Amino acid sequence: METLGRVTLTLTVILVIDFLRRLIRARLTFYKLKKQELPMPSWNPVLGHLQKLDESLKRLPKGCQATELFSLMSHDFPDTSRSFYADCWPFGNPLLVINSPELAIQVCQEHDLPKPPILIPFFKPFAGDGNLFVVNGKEWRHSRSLFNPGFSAAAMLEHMPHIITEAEAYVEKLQYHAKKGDTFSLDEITCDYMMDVIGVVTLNSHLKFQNGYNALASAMRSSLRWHCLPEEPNLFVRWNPIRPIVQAYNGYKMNRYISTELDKRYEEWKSGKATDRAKSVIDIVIADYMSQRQAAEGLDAEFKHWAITAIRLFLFAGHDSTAATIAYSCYLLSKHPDKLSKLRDEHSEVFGTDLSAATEILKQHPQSINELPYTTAIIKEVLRLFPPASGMRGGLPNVYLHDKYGNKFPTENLNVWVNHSALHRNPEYWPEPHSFIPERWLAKPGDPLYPPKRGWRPFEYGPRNCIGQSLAMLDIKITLVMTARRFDFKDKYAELDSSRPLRGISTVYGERAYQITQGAAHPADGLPCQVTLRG
Ligand code: HEM
Repeated sequence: METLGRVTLTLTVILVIDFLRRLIRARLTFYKLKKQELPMPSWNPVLGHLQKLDESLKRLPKGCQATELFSLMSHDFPDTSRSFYADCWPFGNPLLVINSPELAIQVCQEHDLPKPPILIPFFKPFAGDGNLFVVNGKEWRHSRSLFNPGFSAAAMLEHMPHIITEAEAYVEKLQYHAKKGDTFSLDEITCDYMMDVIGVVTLNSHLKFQNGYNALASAMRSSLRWHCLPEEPNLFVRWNPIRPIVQAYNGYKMNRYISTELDKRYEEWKSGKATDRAKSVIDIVIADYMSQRQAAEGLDAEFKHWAITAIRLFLFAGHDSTAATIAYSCYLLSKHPDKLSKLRDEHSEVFGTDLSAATEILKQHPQSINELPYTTAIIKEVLRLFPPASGMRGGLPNVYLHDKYGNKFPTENLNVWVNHSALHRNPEYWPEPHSFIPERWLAKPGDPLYPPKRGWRPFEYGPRNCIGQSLAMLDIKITLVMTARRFDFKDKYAELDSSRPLRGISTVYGERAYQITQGAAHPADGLPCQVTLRG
């Protein structure tokens, strides 16, 4: 008993010392930054910026994404284009928050700062260790160069028929809800749909998750539900002992499923079957890999581990953000009937008024998807207002960022966060920043609406930009072409809120469909929705 007491005491002392050591390190970093009069909210040597964060939190709905918290705080820094330092330890690492295009260009393009370790625990449950998103240097370059050809715009166009097949199943699902007249989560059914698309495009595997159970897709979705951010303030969620067990089991299920699929793709490659259809990303990589090996040798364990990690990442990143953007597109169009009407007119001009003809035209002439300037403008505006992701980098010694006001920002020992949400709504760069104005994407230089250079960064720029952006844009365009003229969407937040009254603040920028973090940023409460078939 005495020994147990001593062990407990020793452990407690070690934990307390470690806590204090890390607290002092974090606060010292900010003490030095403050001495240089760098922009930051009022800072306390013990609490850092926790008090300020708490005050700002009270002005936001419960559960909304952390991005909004920092967007709110950014209003206090007009002289630095709203960029500032934030000391959130122990709920987050020291941050430099970037809200201007000039500084974002320096971070992601000019200095190409590395991905920081803080991303590793966030991505691990979805993609496992050492995935493309979090690695740097030679390891990243090697993987990215192997995957780039499979994600090229030309390769994506070849997948048009497969994407259309999945989109047809999505239309059927919407028709089912239209007939039933029920309220359903638009975000959820769109996630299932995008999971099917990414399964075909990257793994050549028909998951059919829209129609029922699939072990791989279910394990990925379960990982998302059980996920929490590394800085999750709710310690009961963060330290729930069941969580790592469920995540490990999900990881095991995903690995097993993908491993079997890889063996099938290898056998197809060997028999030459994979060559007469659009090649999935992994088909292209296997062909390249096998060109340097004897066929009989097969796929070795190291290759399989690397490929499984990558496919898991693609399944996560490829379904999640795109689904949220489709859901937000339907939502914003339903709120702006004039823009919806222009979009429908464009679709009728390009594809004719017979709705079923559009799919045939798309299959026969995939390039016709690139003849939709207004649709593209809509999507860009949706991504401006509701960017599902952002850019996170690690600062380096001797790397300083310079803004147009003459400020010089050190980056050493800091996570540098390009906050897309705040950047896209920064009034210094965007007139009417909170309004849905797709026309700004058709404006000519000199027009006040003309967008700022590199001010729109939902996919980021520079070497670490989004590898799947062509696919994402293609998915969203195809979905809009196949749904916008068939259905009317109507959000049912009012119905939800009357059945389960909300306490406190319920909107961000006046939007009830504010963004919450669920992997990427998704509409609150899954976007409850009703859909009706148009005459
Ligand atoms: C609307 C949809 C999407 C958005 C807004 C989006 C956004 C982003 C952003 C902002 C980054 C860079 C993050 C950073 O700099 O820290 C990124 C990277 C990445 N995205 Fe996407 N993404 C989308 C769809 C996709 C799709 C369809 C895929 C397909 C697999 C994908 C796969 C990836 C991967 C693998 C990376 C890491 C690239 C690297 O580090 O080399 N994303 N995405």
